[in-house]
Amino acid sequence: MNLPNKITPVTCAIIEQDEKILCAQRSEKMKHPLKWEFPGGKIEKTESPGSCLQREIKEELGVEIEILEQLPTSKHTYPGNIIISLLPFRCKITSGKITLAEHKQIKWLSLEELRIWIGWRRI
Ligand SMILES: Nc1nc2c([nH]c(=O)n2[C@H]2C[C@H](O)[C@@H](COP(=O)(O)OP(=O)(O)OP(=O)(O)O)O2)c(=O)[nH]1
Repeated sequence: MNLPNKITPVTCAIIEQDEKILCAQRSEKMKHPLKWEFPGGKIEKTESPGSCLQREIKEELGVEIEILEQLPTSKHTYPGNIIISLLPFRCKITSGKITLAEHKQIKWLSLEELRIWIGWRRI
């Protein structure tokens, strides 16, 4: 009998500042080491997507954010049939100074740089 796969909902922040977007590189110690991502994390049972994202960004980057807009959700399947549903939100930093608690480094990229970097022409 095939059981339905569990889908793990994950939020991520598209943080905008001075027409650039924050991208973060996962550290060697994290799962998916050295991969680049938009910071965020798994939604816990007791929280909404927005409060999850504010918590994760405070934990990971040490700043407070305001959520501006939710963007379309996408699904991705990792080896081992792990399915994540990624919920991106446009955000801006409202207070604090970025201090990396988990990531190896961050880069602020313009949309043009992001397009070239990921080789994706549709954004
Ligand atoms: N944060 C984030 N996660 C992403 C992105 N793209 C993507 O496939 N993922 C995946 C990687 C992980 O499998 C999952 C997020 O897991 P995580 O390890 O960052 O979440 P978490 O902080 O809640 O972790 P933990 O409780 O398991 O330690 O979503 C992205 O752009 N940002």
